[in-house]
Amino acid sequence: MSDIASFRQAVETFISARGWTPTRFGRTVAGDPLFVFDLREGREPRSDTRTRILKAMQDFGDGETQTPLRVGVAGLGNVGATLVRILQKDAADLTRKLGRQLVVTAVAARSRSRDRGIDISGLDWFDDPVALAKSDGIDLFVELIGGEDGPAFAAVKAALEIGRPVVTANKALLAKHGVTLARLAEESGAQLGFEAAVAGGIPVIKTLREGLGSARIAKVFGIMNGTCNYILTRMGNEDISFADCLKDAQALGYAEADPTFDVEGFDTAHKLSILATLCFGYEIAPNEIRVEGISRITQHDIKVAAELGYKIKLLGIAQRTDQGIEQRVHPTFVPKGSAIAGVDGVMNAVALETDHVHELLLAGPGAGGPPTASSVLSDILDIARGTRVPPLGVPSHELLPYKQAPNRAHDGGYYIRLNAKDVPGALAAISTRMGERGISIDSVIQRSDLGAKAVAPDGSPTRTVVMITQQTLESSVRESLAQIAADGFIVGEPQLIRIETL
Ligand SMILES: NC(=O)c1ccc[n+]([C@@H]2O[C@H](COP(=O)([O-])OP(=O)(O)OC[C@H]3O[C@@H](n4cnc5c(N)ncnc54)[C@H](O)[C@@H]3O)[C@@H](O)[C@H]2O)c1
Ligand SMILES: N[C@@H](CCO)C(=O)O
Repeated sequence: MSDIASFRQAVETFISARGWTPTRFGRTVAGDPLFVFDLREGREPRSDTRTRILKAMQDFGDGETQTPLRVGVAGLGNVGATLVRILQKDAADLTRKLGRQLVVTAVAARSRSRDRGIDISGLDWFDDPVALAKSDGIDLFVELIGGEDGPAFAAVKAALEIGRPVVTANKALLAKHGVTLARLAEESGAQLGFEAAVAGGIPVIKTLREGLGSARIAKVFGIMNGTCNYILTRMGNEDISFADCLKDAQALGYAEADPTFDVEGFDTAHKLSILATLCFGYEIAPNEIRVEGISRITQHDIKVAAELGYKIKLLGIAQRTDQGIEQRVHPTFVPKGSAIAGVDGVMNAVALETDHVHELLLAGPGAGGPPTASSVLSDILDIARGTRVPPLGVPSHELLPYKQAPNRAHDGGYYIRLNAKDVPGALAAISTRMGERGISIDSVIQRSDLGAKAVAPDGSPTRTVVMITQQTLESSVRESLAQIAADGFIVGEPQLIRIETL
């Protein structure tokens, strides 16, 4: 019997053994997407598709008990070790939910002997994650190594190329290679899940791809980095330095291997670029984002913000405009009473503005082993159930070439903190320069407890001055500050933070 004839016979036997009804010849209503194809003459699936279908039928077993789904995990750090622990601990519950066992059968990590609080003694060991990704001993590959290139990219690519489903939590990888990987997955028929890559435990990817699959989204914004939100919250509540907060965030497993990605805003930019693609259907463009992090925020900024009725949050904002997509990441003064201001600690929040649902706010833990592993697991469950969606919400060939909108001038209030020379007339001169650019000052705070005093090059003492402007253009503020610096009335770089009403 020819290849195709024996394939056709195997599928027909499989279908009729289950009492499924073909809607027309060769097409079933089994509900299993693998069987939604046409077997008419001349429409036969390619041989690699046939191989995958035969394998899926084999896995399906007798319809009552399926063969286990064998999971290979690369990277046993904070998230990877937590995932293995949950998969081992909750095995019975997961099997009941799925009707199929999920078993970790193989791992790739750097050190075999390191104590991670999990038992990996019975698992296949791989030094090389690419070899694990391609191994015949697994059905699904989970990448939890991190990094935009290197072994993470090589292993994910290798798995997708052979049609093996992949789950990853790696936003840096997706921001850089997401379109390539989605295309590879679509070509080979493999699923690619990355729920954990954005906002930790919040199911925002699933919400955008499925729940809001038909919605037209105008704007997405939010707090997308747990480490930064944790640092800003603790600095606001306690007398603790930026460096100590960061150390604690690292110890709690929130921060990236290189925490610069967190505190300088790049991690938020990676996540924002992924969300923007899912929201607006353009190719991923992490390099088109204006990014400013929180490393220059002082405890004094946070305290003054509180006195004035604000909190400081690192926001990622992307919106559709007539000229393309605008994306930015920066610290922002948000009113204390706003929903986003109530999102504290490691919590994240993603706000969506849509056509029919209008406004939606998703909030939850944005980092840490258990919430992140929970999102990884939800992707694994989807794959085990055969759920199929284009990784980026629309087929990758339908993505529009990215079109960058010019950053619109923010037309709102500003917080300005500067070290002004403590000499007669300095403040008046500063106000005059601002007035020349049409900037109205709402309030001025000069207090001795606001920041370390610097000494001007000419030996004059300085004092910290905080100004809140009324609605104005950022360009006007920047021009006047440059002029004030040139006049010699300030020392060092002024701090400038947008105030958004949201
Ligand atoms: N920690 C979080 O809260 C969180 C949340 C969401 C997403 N993520 C993402 O999940 C991924 C993992 O994060 P993490 O916090 O577990 O990081 P981690 O640094 O704790 O773990 C990564 C592990 O990969 C291992 N590794 C490095 N090179 C390897 C190689 N060639 N082969 C096998 N293993 C290798 C490292 O030794 C380390 O143990 C990253 O992409 C991260 O951005 C993390
Ligand atoms: N370092 C990231 C992990 C979650 O993506 C954060 O702090 O949000």
